[in-house]
Amino acid sequence: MKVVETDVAVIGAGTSGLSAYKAATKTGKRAVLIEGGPYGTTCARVGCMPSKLLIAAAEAAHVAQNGVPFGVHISGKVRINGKEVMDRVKRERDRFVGFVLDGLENIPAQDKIRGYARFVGPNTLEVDDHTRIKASSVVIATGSNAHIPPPFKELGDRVIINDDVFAWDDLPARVAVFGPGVIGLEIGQALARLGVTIRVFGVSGSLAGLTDLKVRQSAKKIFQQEFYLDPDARVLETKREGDEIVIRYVRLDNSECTERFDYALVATGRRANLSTLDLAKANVDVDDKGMPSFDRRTMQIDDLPVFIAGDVNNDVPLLHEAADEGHIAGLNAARFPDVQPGLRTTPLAIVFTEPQIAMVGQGPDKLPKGSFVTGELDFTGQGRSRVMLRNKGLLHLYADIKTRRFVGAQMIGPSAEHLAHLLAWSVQQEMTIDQMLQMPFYHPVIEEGLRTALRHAAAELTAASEITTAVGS
Ligand SMILES: Cc1cc2nc3c(=O)[nH]c(=O)nc-3n(C[C@H](O)[C@H](O)[C@H](O)COP(=O)(O)OP(=O)(O)OC[C@H]3O[C@@H](n4cnc5c(N)ncnc54)[C@H](O)[C@@H]3O)c2cc1C
Ligand SMILES: NC(=O)c1ccc[n+]([C@@H]2O[C@H](COP(=O)([O-])OP(=O)(O)OC[C@H]3O[C@@H](n4cnc5c(N)ncnc54)[C@H](O)[C@@H]3O)[C@@H](O)[C@H]2O)c1
Repeated sequence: MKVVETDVAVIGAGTSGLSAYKAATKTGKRAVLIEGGPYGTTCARVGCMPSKLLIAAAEAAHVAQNGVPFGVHISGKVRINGKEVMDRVKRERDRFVGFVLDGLENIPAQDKIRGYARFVGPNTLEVDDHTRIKASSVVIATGSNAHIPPPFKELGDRVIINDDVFAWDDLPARVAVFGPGVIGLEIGQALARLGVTIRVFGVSGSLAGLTDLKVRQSAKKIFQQEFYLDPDARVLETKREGDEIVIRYVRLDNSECTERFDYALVATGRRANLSTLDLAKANVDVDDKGMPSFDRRTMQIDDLPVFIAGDVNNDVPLLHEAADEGHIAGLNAARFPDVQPGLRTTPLAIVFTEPQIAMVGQGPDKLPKGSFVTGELDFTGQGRSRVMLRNKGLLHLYADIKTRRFVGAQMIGPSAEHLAHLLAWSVQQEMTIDQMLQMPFYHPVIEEGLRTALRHAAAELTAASEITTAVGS
């Protein structure tokens, strides 16, 4: 067996691992990057990029089919060519993957080790059966995989995950989507707009991770106008018949029905890739879910020379967080035991549905009860949104009563990706609602709706402080 000695070993060449490798080698230390699966990262191969490409095609179809209210008519039927749709998705996806592969070319060959790593001792890894690595410290950046709950496994190869969608050569006719989380909603709505019959089934009412119940209700109503969505579904039976999946379920109107689908897309959450790493050999303790405890500012596991970054730590499984965490973990692994906290940015999550959903800072479930007020905007009457016929959705802003600081927001609405950035930057700048209201607002723009919500929050803050003063006197 080949033996390699290094300062830092990074397991996983995804976004987080690449970022960790780069940060570690920049300090002048030696690092190796171990990858067992295909190079190219989850984001570029089967995640962020192909999903957004599919959504872009869906948007084009939607716009083409919805010009009539503007007086824009298309003679004849809008025809969606599934083969061409999937061809562009895969071609463009391959282009993005190509950029990652180009970047890997710049990494010296001796630093890249192919195969699956596992711990065989506190500072020792084995990669498949060919290489033993002795490393002063290790970064675990092994990502996550789609979890398929046991009942679905019995349905065989017609049960699919996101990876399979992006391998299609053509669009199918009917897809049942299990899980109205981020993946289920993004892909589900895109398929619906591309002419695929879809049904989306969820459990316990959860929708896209929204914890503000009024915003969640608004999102549910909006999506239900476009495709079948039951976030609290009663699925009575799922079985395989030939090449079809047969689902018996109770519809929203309480009637029972049986429908046949080409595929069941399971998007019910993801699990960390940790189980094959043999963490005990590295003295890493895990909880009953198999997860180690770590410090999210340093990415260090306990006081060990082991760091954990990206989706694998199950903290905030998003691309920009994976990159930041990898950077922090790589730096700290290189300078171990001199471990220092890195910068963690304000929480920001965007779901690329239409309308988009966004969550910024703290949600109402995380804020102490009675400590905050909510500023609201209903997009129905918002000027610019109405001009564009995109006037659907609800924005909630949360502000701390004592400090008048803006602390978070949840929303579904037009161009929420842009509003969410302004809001995340405002939280990170620790701005008060009053300071935000002193910023310029152009006319006519969607951001004017944000100003309406801010004014509402300011009035609510004043009312809340008057109540506090009255109670106190
Ligand atoms: C459909 C979908 C859409 C998404 N859209 C977005 C989006 O729009 N915006 C956003 O911010 N995020 C999005 N995400 C999430 C984003 O893709 C992830 O947060 C990000 O890719 C995580 O990067 P990572 O480096 O942690 O993991 P990965 O990129 O998965 O890298 C982990 C690597 O480790 C390797 N590996 C695993 N075990 C071992 C081992 N034992 N030895 C060696 N190698 C190993 C794997 O092969 C893999 O290459 C999406 C995800 C999905 C699935
Ligand atoms: N736009 C983005 O940033 C983006 C896009 C896609 C994915 N992602 C990342 O990927 C992660 C994983 O996404 P995901 O959608 O797989 O997970 P998720 O946790 O967002 O959603 C899973 C959903 O499945 C539901 N569910 C669980 N068991 C079920 C069952 N048996 N039947 C029906 N529904 C069930 C849950 O209640 C939840 O609503 C996200 O949390 C996100 O961090 C981000």
